[in-house]
Amino acid sequence: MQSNSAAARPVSYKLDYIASSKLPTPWATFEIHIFIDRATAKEHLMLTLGELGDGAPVLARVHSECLTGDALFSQRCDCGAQLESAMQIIAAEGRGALLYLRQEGRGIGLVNKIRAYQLQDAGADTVEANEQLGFPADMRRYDLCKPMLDRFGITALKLMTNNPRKVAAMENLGIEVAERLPLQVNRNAYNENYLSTKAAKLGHWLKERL
Ligand SMILES: Nc1nc2c(ncn2[C@@H]2O[C@H](COP(=O)(O)OP(=O)(O)OP(=O)(O)O)[C@@H](O)[C@H]2O)c(=O)[nH]1
Ligand SMILES: [Zn+2]
Repeated sequence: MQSNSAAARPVSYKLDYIASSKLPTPWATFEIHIFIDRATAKEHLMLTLGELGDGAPVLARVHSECLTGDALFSQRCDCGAQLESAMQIIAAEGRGALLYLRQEGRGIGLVNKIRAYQLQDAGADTVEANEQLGFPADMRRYDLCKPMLDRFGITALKLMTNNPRKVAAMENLGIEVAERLPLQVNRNAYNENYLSTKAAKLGHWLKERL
């Protein structure tokens, strides 16, 4: 007999693990792992270093794709510097994980992010620009992190983030956030307003001065 409680059970996120290899970087040789979300056709990545499944909290970064910042050195945001810094910090610890989630532009995609930048060039802030395009301020989801973390037996994190939503999202997934480590790098003249808006409207824990 079907019980009503089945409907209330959280649906586990379906992500297929595909393959792993070594990834030498300037700071350490990580293992890189590729997953595919067949529902969205997105390819999500994870870098790992060291033994992770022993129950001790894992130093981790949950990073959202930002092509302009991560690959093209954009100074409009802090993403590229955060990515590099997180990889360096994990390398120095000799143990950790970086989840690279393909949710560009806080989930609106690259085309709409550049449209949002165009609106920001005309005076909108990062939240207003999303809203003018008909999107919420932040469309990202983090439930896909659970199967990625589960694969390596990771149950607790030392999470590098300034974003309170990420901490709450991990805890909602049953992942303990044993520690929250700030990741404030590359505040500059170009991203000053962006970072201030994130603190004021999205609740990020950001100090005005580094
Ligand atoms: N829509 C939109 N997305 C942006 C903008 N600037 C950066 N992004 C995206 O925002 C995401 C990064 O989010 P952030 O809020 O900077 O940082 P976070 O990852 O939530 O928080 P931290 O863990 O503290 O870095 C990436 O997907 C970027 O592509 C923007 O002006 N508009
Ligand atoms: Zn960025």
